[in-house]
Amino acid sequence: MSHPLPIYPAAGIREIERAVPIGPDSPSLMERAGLACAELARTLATDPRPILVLAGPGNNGGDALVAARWLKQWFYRVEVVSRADEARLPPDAATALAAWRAVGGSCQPDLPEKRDWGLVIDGLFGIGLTRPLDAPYADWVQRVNALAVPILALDVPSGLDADTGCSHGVAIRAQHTVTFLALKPGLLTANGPDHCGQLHLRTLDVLAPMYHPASGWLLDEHLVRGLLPPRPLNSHKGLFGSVGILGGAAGMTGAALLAGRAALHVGAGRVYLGLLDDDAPAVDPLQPELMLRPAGHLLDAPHLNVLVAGPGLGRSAAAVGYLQHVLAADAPLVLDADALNLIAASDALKARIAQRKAPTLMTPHPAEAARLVGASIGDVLCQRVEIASLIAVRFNAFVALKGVGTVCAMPNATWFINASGNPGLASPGTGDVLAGILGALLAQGLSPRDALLLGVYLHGAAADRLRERGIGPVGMTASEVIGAARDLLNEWVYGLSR
Ligand SMILES: NC(=O)C1=CN([C@@H]2O[C@H](COP(=O)(O)OP(=O)(O)OC[C@H]3O[C@@H](n4cnc5c(N)ncnc54)[C@H](O)[C@@H]3O)[C@@H](O)[C@H]2O)[C@@H](O)CC1
Ligand SMILES: [K+]
Repeated sequence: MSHPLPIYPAAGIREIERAVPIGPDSPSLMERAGLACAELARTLATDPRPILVLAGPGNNGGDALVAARWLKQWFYRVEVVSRADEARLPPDAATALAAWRAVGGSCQPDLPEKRDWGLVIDGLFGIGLTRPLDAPYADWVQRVNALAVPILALDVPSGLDADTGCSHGVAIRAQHTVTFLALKPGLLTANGPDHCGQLHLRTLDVLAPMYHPASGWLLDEHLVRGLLPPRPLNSHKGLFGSVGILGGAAGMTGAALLAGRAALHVGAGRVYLGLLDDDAPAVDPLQPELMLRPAGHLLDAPHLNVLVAGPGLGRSAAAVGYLQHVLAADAPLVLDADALNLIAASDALKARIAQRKAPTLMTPHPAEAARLVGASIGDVLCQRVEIASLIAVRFNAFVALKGVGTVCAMPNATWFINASGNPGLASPGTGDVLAGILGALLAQGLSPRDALLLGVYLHGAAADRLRERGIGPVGMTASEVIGAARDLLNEWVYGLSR
């Protein structure tokens, strides 16, 4: 398998399918896909109960019929349900049906009322689904979802859009999904992870990028291990940069403190907080290493080489004024929360970002992203890759669109989908922590692209580490994420584990 793992929308997968040469003696892609499915199915069907195979009217159904044939030949009891019009089956699927019949297999046109199956194989629809499921398919999906039986989905859980991760009405909720040739965005973001269960990639001996260039990749540990900030033995704090964080208006000082503490724990040399609240404390007693000062004095701090604006910034006129100064500074800048909201509300600020000479990172959640591009939240939720890329190109920025499967989009229109993280991150302050982590990684000299990728992955991986330890997902706190991020980064950089 080639790394990083490429991700293709359905159109790209079809290009690859068309381009792969199949020699006279090598099995078709459908034969390879069906066998891969059958091999996985036999690890999941652990008791003698029959296996139910749902086969649809296209090539996804063909894959299912090939899998059914192998399982039958391995002496499993297999029941196939298919409504496909034989005269309209695509050629490979018609061949698969003939081969299924040749081994004595049969198809029933309806889902039997009540049976005790050990496994359900969902081969109704894959990348060819273009509309909500018709009857009876919608009914079958609802009925198998309601069974207490594991479901193995082929390529894409039926009903889920392979490109967006949104469902066309009802969709299969699988325990396992085996996907072919390459990853698809819809499996990794939006509702995809909830519908896919455990994802298994089978490339079918095809090196996809040889046949079609990718513009998206999976952001996983393998990728970030190559991006770690250097830590020479001969070091001093000046090597690791100084981060200035603008935020902390009245009632929201905690947001800036969280960002500052995160920056400190992920290795920034110095961290200054410029707080808008006139009554803000002069020191953080739990983190006295942070240097607190009024917002108007932030940019006077010595050695500042990275800025973060947004945590607890608020939307006051004063906030706009400070934000204008920060945007004009010639330093890498992370924009989050109300910094993004203020920018969304002002054409002048929008234009300034696109014109900045130093790099800009933006970390919107879906509602902030919707405001930035004037879209509805619904559009953002169902077009995550497109919207993240639009923001990146429009603002010449490095963008993390947060949510399940955070999309990291670059100004050159390449993108990544993050594989780490869990619902524990849906809690207050975790966005401030991400902003602080990004500031610290930039301060340590990472390029904006590498800081974004490592920061987003590390933030999610820290939450995953906490969940493994039983801390969350329920009740996980942003402060706990900071500590776990520090532990993980030390493991990765120094090989230390606890
Ligand atoms: N073409 C190839 O070379 C390969 C295809 N593969 C499999 O083929 C799948 C793609 O096959 P297809 O392009 O045939 O697409 P699908 O099998 O996903 O579905 C397309 C069929 O479903 C119909 N359809 C779409 N939405 C419907 C709805 N809501 N209700 C009822 N019918 C609907 C279409 O009219 C068409 O007949 C992949 O996901 C993968 O599983 C694999 O075998 C690998 C190789
Ligand atoms: K499917």
